[in-house]
Amino acid sequence: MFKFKEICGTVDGHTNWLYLNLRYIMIKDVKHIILVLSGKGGVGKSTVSVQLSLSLQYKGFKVGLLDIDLCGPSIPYMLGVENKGVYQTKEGWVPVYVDDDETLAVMSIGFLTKSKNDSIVWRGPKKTATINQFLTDVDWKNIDYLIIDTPPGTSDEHITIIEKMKELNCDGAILVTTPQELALEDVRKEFTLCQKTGIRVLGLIENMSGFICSNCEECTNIFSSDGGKLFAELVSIPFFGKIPIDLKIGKTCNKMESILVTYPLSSVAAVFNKVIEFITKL
Ligand SMILES: Nc1ncnc2c1ncn2[C@@H]1O[C@H](COP(=O)(O)OP(=O)(O)OP(=O)(O)O)[C@@H](O)[C@H]1O
Ligand code: SF4
Repeated sequence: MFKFKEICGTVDGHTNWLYLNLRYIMIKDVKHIILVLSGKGGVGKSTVSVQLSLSLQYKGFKVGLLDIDLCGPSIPYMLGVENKGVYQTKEGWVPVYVDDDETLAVMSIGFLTKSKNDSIVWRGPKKTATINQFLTDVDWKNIDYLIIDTPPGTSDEHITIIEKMKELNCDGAILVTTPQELALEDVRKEFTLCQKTGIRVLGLIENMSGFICSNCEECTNIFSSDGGKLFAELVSIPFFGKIPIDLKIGKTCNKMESILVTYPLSSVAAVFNKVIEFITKL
């Protein structure tokens, strides 16, 4: 169905640990690894991952963006690079660069499926092996930050990536939630998972917090507000701020532009500035 067999040739469901440990050296060269997590789907994890990557790139860092959402890879589409492909050299898989200067590299299962309509119907062990390969076989070169966009929930493969992150000295995780109670219930589970597995929670972003009218810039709280902020206070983690539903955000991602460039004075830019200020001090 797709080219993935080629990279499964060396490591399949029965993991070759010696091989993996050797290849981990490649990702160990990455200076900082940051996970983006949410308990619930559709709350804006990929949007935050893309904007964080673009904003770090704008600040002069070399960035890698790894999309390990195998069943719903949205990063290639969001960045408008879904028609590009990755290829293999003796150094490993060469990710897709979104710019000529090669300062933002992207890897996603979406680059390995023939059509964006192809669905991945795999059981847990195959997903785990694939995620391991993403962590070992991509030649990120000398990037400063690797941002990892994860699937929602606390499934088997989710636990695998978090455990691997511990081995790789990941800096920690940014939690994304919407303000409603249901999403907060799920982010609470994610927070507990991080605590149990020893992953540092760097802070929380409350996304889709109110709606910004494109005519008058008025922000209306359609649902509840401040749920994420209150949760962050309750569990004593940094609160990076609230991002409203704003059509400008999707458009900015599509144009591969950081919100720091397009709308530097917006409340959304303030959130990403705060995140960057925090993570660059780690
Ligand atoms: N603050 C926002 N304002 C406007 N649109 C947004 C905002 N956040 C996310 N979206 C849009 O909502 C949709 C879902 O967002 P996104 O894909 O980032 O969520 P996700 O948590 O990664 O989803 P999944 O669980 O499927 O991976 C996308 O179309 C995205 O453009
Ligand atoms: S003022 Fe109210 S009705 Fe008018 S454009 Fe803004 S949100 Fe819409």
